[in-house]
Amino acid sequence: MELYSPENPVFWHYAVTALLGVLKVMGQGWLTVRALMSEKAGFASPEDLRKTALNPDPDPTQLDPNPRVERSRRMHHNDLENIPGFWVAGALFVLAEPPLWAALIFYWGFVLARAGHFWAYATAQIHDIRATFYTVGSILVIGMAIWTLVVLLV
Ligand SMILES: N[C@@H](CCC(=O)N[C@@H](CS)C(=O)NCC(=O)O)C(=O)O
Repeated sequence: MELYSPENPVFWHYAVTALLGVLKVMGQGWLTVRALMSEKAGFASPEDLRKTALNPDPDPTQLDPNPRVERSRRMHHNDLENIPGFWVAGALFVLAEPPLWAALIFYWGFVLARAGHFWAYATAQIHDIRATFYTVGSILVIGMAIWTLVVLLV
């Protein structure tokens, strides 16, 4: 069986969870756009104050930071610090030919951890809750990287 084929259940689960990560990263950008459009504030660049169909009534205060927009940007930034590592480590983990149960824990555990991180950040839960979800996701990515390195090097 080809390792990188949908017939390999490990790769199948990687593909599905990696694509969920793509949707999360892309979707978070759109959540920022939605916040910008509904708040009409938090714009990033001076040219965003030019009068256009999307901003018919520009106002200099629109360049002031807006808490909702900034939160969405921080969430997007955090995704970009974590999800690309999952894409790379998760894809190479297939080479380690892990048992399916392990792949399920690493792949779906990461998805659940990032979903929890999204919920905790979006609803302004206390720091330690958000940090717990972050830590679980991060450890799973680090775990896949170490597991794969050991298989490749030892
Ligand atoms: N760049 C992150 C690195 C550490 C991290 O990702 N921490 C998690 C748990 S506290 C987090 O949600 N950080 C908030 C953020 O990145 O906006 C930071 O400065 O906080």
